[in-house]
Amino acid sequence: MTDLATYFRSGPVGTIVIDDGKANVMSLAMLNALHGAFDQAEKDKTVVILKARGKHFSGGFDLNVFAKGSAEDQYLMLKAGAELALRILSFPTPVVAACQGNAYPMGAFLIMSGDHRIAAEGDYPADALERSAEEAAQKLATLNMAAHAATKARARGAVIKMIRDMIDEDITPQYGEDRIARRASA
Ligand SMILES: C/C=C/C(=O)SCCNC(=O)CCNC(=O)[C@H](O)C(C)(C)COP(=O)(O)OP(=O)(O)OC[C@H]1O[C@@H](n2cnc3c(N)ncnc32)[C@H](O)[C@@H]1OP(=O)(O)O
Repeated sequence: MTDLATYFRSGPVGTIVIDDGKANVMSLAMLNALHGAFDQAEKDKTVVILKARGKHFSGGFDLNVFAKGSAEDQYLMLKAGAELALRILSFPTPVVAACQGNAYPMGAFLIMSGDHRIAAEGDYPADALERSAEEAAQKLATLNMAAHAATKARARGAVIKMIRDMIDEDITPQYGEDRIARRASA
């Protein structure tokens, strides 16, 4: 896990903070750091709060990779992003997303994949957003986690399968090759 995404635990709640010091771009390094943070939360069996530092929740996928990256770079970034959304959708414990600013597509997908979302914009005080997220996480921590995981798997089964199939069939190395070919002919 790197500093791009940090994880800390307080009792039954694990908090993951996204922070690249700028617009919190979903680069491969960031996505890998987030996967690492979720690995730790899964080991700890914590209810997760996913939040970000700075004025933007996330600027989405790294546009530099789309503009200048290799086929392999594009493929790996897309795959890591889709795998992370899928992981949050099927995470065994509840995930609370606290969004303090703009969330561009890949960032928005992470927020939408959670179980409970809190958003704030403008002058809404950051500590109030954090308090709401903490309160929600503490309440969710009282759930029977096995029942929660089973209910979630049942309720989201179709969409989880759809995303799994999309990753396995469409987000392949060929995806990157096709994008590079399109870029060359544009
Ligand atoms: C299926 C999923 C698809 C996707 O996720 S595609 C990604 C789509 N995302 C976007 O179109 C967002 C593009 N970015 C922006 O519109 C703006 O930026 C923001 C609103 C996010 C932030 O604006 P501001 O507060 O004025 O800051 P700033 O100076 O524009 O950005 C700070 C630094 O962050 C870099 N950055 C922002 N977003 C991205 C990105 N998505 N990929 C790569 N870099 C990004 C900038 O370039 C800059 O960098 P430097 O300080 O070095 O000049």
